[in-house]
Amino acid sequence: MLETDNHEYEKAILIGVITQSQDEEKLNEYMDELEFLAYTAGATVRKRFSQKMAKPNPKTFIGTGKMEEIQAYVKAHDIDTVIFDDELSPAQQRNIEKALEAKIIDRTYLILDIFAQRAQTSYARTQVELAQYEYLLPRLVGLWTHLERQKGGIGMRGPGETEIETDRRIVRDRITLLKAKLIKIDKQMATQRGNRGQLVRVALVGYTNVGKSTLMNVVSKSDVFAENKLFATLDTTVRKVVVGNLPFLLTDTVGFIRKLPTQLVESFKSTLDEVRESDLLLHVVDISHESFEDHIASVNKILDEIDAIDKPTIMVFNKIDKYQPEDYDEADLMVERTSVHYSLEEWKNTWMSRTGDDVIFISAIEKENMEQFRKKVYDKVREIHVSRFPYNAFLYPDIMGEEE
Ligand SMILES: Nc1nc2c(ncn2[C@@H]2O[C@H](COP(=O)(O)OP(=O)(O)OP(=O)(O)O)[C@@H](O)[C@H]2O)c(=O)[nH]1
Ligand SMILES: [Mg+2]
Repeated sequence: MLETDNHEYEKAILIGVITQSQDEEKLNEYMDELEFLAYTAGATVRKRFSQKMAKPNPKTFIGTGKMEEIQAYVKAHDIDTVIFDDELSPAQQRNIEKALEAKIIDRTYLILDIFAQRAQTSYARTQVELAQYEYLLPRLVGLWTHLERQKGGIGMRGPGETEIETDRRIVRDRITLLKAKLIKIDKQMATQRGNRGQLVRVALVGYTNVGKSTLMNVVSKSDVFAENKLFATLDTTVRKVVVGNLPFLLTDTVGFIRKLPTQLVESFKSTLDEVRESDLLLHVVDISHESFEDHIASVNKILDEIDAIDKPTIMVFNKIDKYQPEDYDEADLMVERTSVHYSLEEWKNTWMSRTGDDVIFISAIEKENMEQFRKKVYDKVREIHVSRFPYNAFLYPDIMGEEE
């Protein structure tokens, strides 16, 4: 499914569970996404394992039988990395590592790792480092208890404890330092944002890989990095765009993903300030993705967490060139017609009745419906502008000459 290039990929396997709240179909979707994450991080997935269970085993997450099966596979195929779709407790992680003798990673760690690889600016790097240390802190106990046992246990308790404390203190100091550094950069960024004057601010938001940067490039004729991997964008890019005679600022932002580690949301708060402080959101959706409605829900959840859910929003359904409804045969009485059979027209009607007029269907790549898109954005930006400067500002906009 995914193209691979020449560099060395780690050999990985994926593990997920089927539970009451997560049926096999859901799990498959999550695993597809996890595989994409693994590929983005630099691993190739050799096999997927799943287990049906009511409740995860507190010690090893999966059951004993399944563990043996995986153990055999890992040995036989020389697997480097075992990736769990769910977050593991520090103790589970340690126990599984012992049993499988491979690197054990959960979804959170994987996402953190991708962010670390992709962070370009010192600002993004600081944010990621902070998130990584916060992930590490509660796990330090485990690390040392493990070592303690290796050393023989009895008598080691005192020094062991001291070492944990020393280690924790170092990490805590580092966290304090990074936070202070971020506060300083935040202040600079807030000033920069303040200097942007009266221009209406529009932010592209959405799930990762939906085409935000591609759209940004089309609209602003800029050259923002876009590619078919997750989290291509980590830093926000702001461009001044003129549609009609109306200038506004357009921001490209980091993509969201379900189960986004809370540490990341926390430390990327200031990147997300761009979203929080914007006047209008363009919520970009990849309509060709089978789980696009889940994606919308995940994005809305995060928007809610950062208090940006009530902003004026245009829903931008992208990749219509790639959208394929499932075939529906009216003569087949066994198959019920559901939303997987919807035509684009039906989706348009569905969303318009759900959220009103502010819905648009486009293809950023094929440049389909871009005129309507521009018109929609123009109308909305103008509306915001007029409500803010009811009189001359719009008719005699001195902002026209203003430069970034
Ligand atoms: N078929 C099709 N592909 C598209 C379209 N728009 C973008 N893509 C592709 O989708 C992939 C992701 O595009 P990006 O613009 O990087 O997506 P993004 O939302 O910025 O992703 P992140 O920065 O990772 O959150 C790229 O391979 C694009 O070429 C479209 O309209 N149709
Ligand atoms: Mg992007």
